[in-house]
Amino acid sequence: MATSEAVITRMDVKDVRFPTSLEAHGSDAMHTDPDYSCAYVIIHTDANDSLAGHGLTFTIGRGTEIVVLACKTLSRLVIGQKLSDVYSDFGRYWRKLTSESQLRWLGPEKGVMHLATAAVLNALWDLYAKLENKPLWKLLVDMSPQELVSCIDFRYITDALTKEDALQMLQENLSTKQTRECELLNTGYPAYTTSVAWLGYSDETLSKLCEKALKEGWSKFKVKVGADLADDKRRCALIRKHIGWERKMMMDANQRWDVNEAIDYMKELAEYKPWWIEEPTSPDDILGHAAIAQALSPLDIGVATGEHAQNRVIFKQLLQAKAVKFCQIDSCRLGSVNENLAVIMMAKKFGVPVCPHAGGVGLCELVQHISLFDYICVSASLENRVIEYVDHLHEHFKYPVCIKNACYMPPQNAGYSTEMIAKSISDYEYPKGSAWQQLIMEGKFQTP
Ligand SMILES: C[C@H](O)[C@@H](O)CC(=O)C(=O)O
Ligand SMILES: [Mg+2]
Repeated sequence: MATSEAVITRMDVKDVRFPTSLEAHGSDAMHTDPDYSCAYVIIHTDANDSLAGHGLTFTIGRGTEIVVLACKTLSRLVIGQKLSDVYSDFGRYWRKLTSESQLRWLGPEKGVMHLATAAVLNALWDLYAKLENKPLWKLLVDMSPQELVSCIDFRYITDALTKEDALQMLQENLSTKQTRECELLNTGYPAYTTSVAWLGYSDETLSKLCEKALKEGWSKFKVKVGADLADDKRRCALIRKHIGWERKMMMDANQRWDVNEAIDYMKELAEYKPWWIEEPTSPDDILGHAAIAQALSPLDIGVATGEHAQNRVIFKQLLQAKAVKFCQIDSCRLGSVNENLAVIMMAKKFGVPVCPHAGGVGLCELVQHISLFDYICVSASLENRVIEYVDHLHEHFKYPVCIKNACYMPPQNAGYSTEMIAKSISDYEYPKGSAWQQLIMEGKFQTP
């Protein structure tokens, strides 16, 4: 694959926030007032082609400035790099970024540093796809199995997935991938919606949004639970009243419970027939998830988790311990495409469907590319597989997602779909953007 001889000359990092808390968009049992935000990275080179890589990592408001600083700290490993050195051995470069001898003390491969790693690498993948003039999913689909595995750092996962396993997996699907690509171009990748039932929505809003979603053709709905059992029962009953019993309902507790509490609580909610319970407890508690999965299996409720799983090692253990029935990768929590490739291949090996998390700004735009690649080259199945969709803030992206009949249609524009409209960045840059100045003046937010 041809890559540019250009050298990275500059990396801009911005703190971009949207006031979603004003209307309780994105609210759940633990994150009651999120302002969907991101650390936004733009990578420039010395090439005379006006191409720049745009990437982001998702945050929910306060603390974004810390992620921005972490991105800036990583820039010493980015500026001066020749693009061909990055892309010709992307796995090696990934390790350079994540294993820097002093910075790794701040992680390793977790928390703020890993969120920053995702923002930087998402920008580099965006630039890579733009240089090849392809949407990211197509860039991946057209790579050879060898090129793909060279993007992955297999350190810490070879007891579950070796390079040879990954190569074999990819090779097995080569002869049929064209058919699946055509299928996706025609029908898209199935999705579910979370937008109808954020925890802070009133019953009236919930009913209105359910009816709207039904008209749009949605058949799978996620509801936030975990703050109050009686309230959850009322809301779940209301949603079932609208969507009936044939359509699927998922529940998301966002880490609210202890292990036994999760089991007891879900026994109470079982009557509403949830397909899965998402993040029932701490994202670090692998054995706890396994215990919950075992206890809820007779009720036919699967455990889903991953949006806070900090790296491929946690996913490896969740899979090894049979702790998850649905594997929820995240384009910004993990170290970009490279680490997501490792996780989707591990999930394939353990026979667990990947259903990405996308509740946040830009996450739908990003993760659709990974799922399209997953189906075409790795899983070769759509059974029990859905991408999350949330109906917020797409208007700020240059190439927003396209949903038809409750499916993600494959993006056609070159890149990783992360580029925001320049005016949106300047208006919502925190706190100096005009939108924030206005909100502060109106007394809706305090001066930081
Ligand atoms: C704070 C976020 O909105 C979170 O609730 C998203 C989430 O858990 C999901 O989309 O799933
Ligand atoms: Mg969730």
